[in-house]
Amino acid sequence: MTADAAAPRPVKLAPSLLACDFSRLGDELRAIEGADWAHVDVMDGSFVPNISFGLPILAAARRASPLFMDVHLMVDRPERYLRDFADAGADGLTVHVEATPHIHRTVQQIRELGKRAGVTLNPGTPLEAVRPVLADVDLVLVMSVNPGFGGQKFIPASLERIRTLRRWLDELDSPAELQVDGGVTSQNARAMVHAGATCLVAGSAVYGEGGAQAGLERFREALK
Ligand SMILES: O=C(CO)[C@@H](O)[C@H](O)COP(=O)(O)O
Repeated sequence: MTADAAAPRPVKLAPSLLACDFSRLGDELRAIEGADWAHVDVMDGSFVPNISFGLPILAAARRASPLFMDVHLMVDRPERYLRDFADAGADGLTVHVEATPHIHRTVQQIRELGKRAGVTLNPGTPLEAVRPVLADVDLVLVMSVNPGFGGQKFIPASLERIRTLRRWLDELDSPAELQVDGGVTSQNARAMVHAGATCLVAGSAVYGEGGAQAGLERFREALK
């Protein structure tokens, strides 16, 4: 059976804090308490050409909200910081396969810290790069824009990448989340779910027009 024809899986929504108003972080977190996870984008200005925020903001978000903190490390050599992010309140840590020569060890280290381990890759990186660790992760993230900035357009070829990863995860009988991040909107969300995604990250489409509660409601309607 193809992923498109398979029984629907429960879908998690993970609003990306990158698009929120940082001067009102607590309120912006409360506004998404009906979501499943909060997505926390950490950018180092080296692995990606932008700097977002780091440990103190994650720690503040942790104090302000009981939501699962899904931390995406767009950081060179992320293994240097895993313990710090775990201590600051991460529940899940996702690392880029391009950012470390030791992806398998890095995934193991995340699990040894008692956190959910995720792996991701840029849109230009062949999917085969993550295949050796698929059986060892709790989450695979398909970047559907080049990481570094919010508000970009979804790259259409990402749909085929979701389908392929869905097939590979199913072949392993893996319960790992298949997450998509970048240009996700209430208009294109269904296509991703039909391709096999189980977790959608959205920044501007949640925190944009009408505020986060209205944004979440648009996704709920679209995924009914
Ligand atoms: O990791 C990233 C960007 O690098 C994303 O999480 C963006 O924050 C998603 O933003 P939108 O495309 O939904 O505005």
